Amino acid sequence: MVKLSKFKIGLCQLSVTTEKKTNIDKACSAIEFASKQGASLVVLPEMWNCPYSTDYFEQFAENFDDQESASSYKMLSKLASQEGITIVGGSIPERCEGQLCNTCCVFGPNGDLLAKHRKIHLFDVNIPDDISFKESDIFLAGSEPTIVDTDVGKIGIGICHDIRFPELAMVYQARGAHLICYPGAFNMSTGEALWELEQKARAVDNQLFVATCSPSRFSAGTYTIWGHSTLVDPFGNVIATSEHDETIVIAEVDYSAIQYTRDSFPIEKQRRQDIYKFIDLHV
Ligand SMILES: NC(=O)CCC(=O)C(=O)O
Repeated sequence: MVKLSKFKIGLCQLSVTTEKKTNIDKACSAIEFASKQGASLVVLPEMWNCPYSTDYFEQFAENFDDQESASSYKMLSKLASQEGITIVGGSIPERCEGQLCNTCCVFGPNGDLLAKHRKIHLFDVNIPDDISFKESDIFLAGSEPTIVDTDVGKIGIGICHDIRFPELAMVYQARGAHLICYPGAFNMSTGEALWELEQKARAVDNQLFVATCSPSRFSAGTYTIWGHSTLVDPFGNVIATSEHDETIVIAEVDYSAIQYTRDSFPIEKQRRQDIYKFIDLHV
């Protein structure tokens, strides 16, 4: 049940190091800072406890059932309850039954785990003489959409490359999402052309808010990160954004913009399911 329909969100664009403890301490301070600025919802980046690099995922992974060793997970739970806020905990490498997943944990204000999203669309790319990255060499893909009921609304979760798939966002819209959070680490080859465009597209097509949170450019590893953590409203306006340096974006989310946009442009009512539902996209 939504307790707050107007609230502040904090997007913590962190610079990630090769020291896990340093990364956890930085995230902890950033969450406390955002909360002190009045944020009721704080979002962390994709891979905030670990460099976004296939060489590091295994070494930094946590088994969430082993509470003693899951130091990143424990910190998020503790901070959510200490500050009385909702945390969309970016993503960290999760060790699950002998495999690794790229996983986002969402915690509520009493520190309980509300949901766990395993990245569904793994990022495999090979642009000759440019960028090559293969998440599927390391990670097992998730198989479930994740929508979670929080004090700050119904939130759909996607991780980075998940944003490229409009179908996932449509599922969240159909299930009543107010906001989709995409922790993400776009790169220099696709970031400038696509990062903001994808966010605006998901927001406008579904008439809801989209929030993204990235690591900063100067994070460890060979993959160079685009940055630009952003909040977009249901009309496609960029409410707040950042450049590529380490920073914390604080912005206001006002869910009345959802109804206003849907009343003004009732595209849901205009949708011609009678036409598209019989179309086989493969013929
Ligand atoms: N970490 C990712 O999933 C990167 C996705 C990306 O850059 C893209 O172009 O898609």
